[in-house]
Amino acid sequence: MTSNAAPNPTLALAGVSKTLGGVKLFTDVNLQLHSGQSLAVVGESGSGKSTLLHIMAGLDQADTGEVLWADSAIHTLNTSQVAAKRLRHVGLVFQAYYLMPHLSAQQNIELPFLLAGEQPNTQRCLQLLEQVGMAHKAVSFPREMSGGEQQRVAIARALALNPPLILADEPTGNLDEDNAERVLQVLLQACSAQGCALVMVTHSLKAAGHLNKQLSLTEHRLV
Ligand SMILES: Nc1ncnc2c1ncn2[C@@H]1O[C@H](COP(=O)(O)OP(=O)(O)OP(=O)(O)O)[C@@H](O)[C@H]1O
Repeated sequence: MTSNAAPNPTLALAGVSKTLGGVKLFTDVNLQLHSGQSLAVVGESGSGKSTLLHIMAGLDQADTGEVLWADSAIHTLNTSQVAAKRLRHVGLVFQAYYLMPHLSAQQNIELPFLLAGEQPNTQRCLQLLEQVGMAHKAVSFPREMSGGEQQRVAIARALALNPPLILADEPTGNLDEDNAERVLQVLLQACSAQGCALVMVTHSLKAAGHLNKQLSLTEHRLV
C-alpha cells in the first residue's frame, strides 16, 4: 500500500446475516465505518440490534458474510485469536455492564491494561472516571453503585486503552438526561479527539441524533 492510500475502515461488514432459534433476524447487512465516524443503530425491541453488535464484536458468529476490523478478517479467525485482537481493537459497553464485582470502579477501569500486559495508566483511569462523573466513587465496588453508575464505569473501562472501535449497547439506557448527555459527549469526544469509530445501539432517537449516521434494523435489513 502506498502512503497516501485510503486507510481500511475500522469496521466493515459485508453480506452479514443471522438466524437465531429458527427466526431470521437480519440479512445482507453491509457497512463501513472509518476512524472518527459514529453510527447509531435503532430498531424495535427484538429486531436483533444486540446480536448485530455482538457479531461486530466477534462475540457471536454471522451465518454468512464477512466482518473486518481494519485489516483483520475476524470471521476467519478462531475464538482465541479474535479475543486477543479484541483486547486492543474494541472497547465494549454491554447492556448488562459486566463489571468485575470484586474490583473497585478504578480497578475495573485499570483491568484492560492488566489484560493487555501493561502497567495501568492511573492518570488516564482517574481522568476517565472524572469525565463520566464518577471520580467520587473511585474506590466503590459495583454492589455499592446504582445501575447508571455502573454503566458509566463500564463506559470508562471501554475507553481505557483508547481502542480504534467502540461498540456500545444502550450506553445511556439507565441514565438521567444530564448523565446521558455527559456520556454521549465522552463517547463523541473519543471519536473526534482520538479518532475512534463508534457504533451505538439505542432506543433513544435523541441520543441517536448526536451521531454522524443513523441506521435502523427494520424488516431484517439495516436501512
Ligand atoms: N441464544 C438465542 N437463541 C434464540 N433466540 C435468541 C437468542 N438470543 C437472542 N434471541 C432472540 O433474538 C432476537 C433478537 O435479540 P436481540 O437481543 O439481538 O434484540 P434487540 O434488538 O437488541 O432487542 P432489545 O432492543 O430488546 O435489546 C430476540 O427475539 C431474542 O429473543
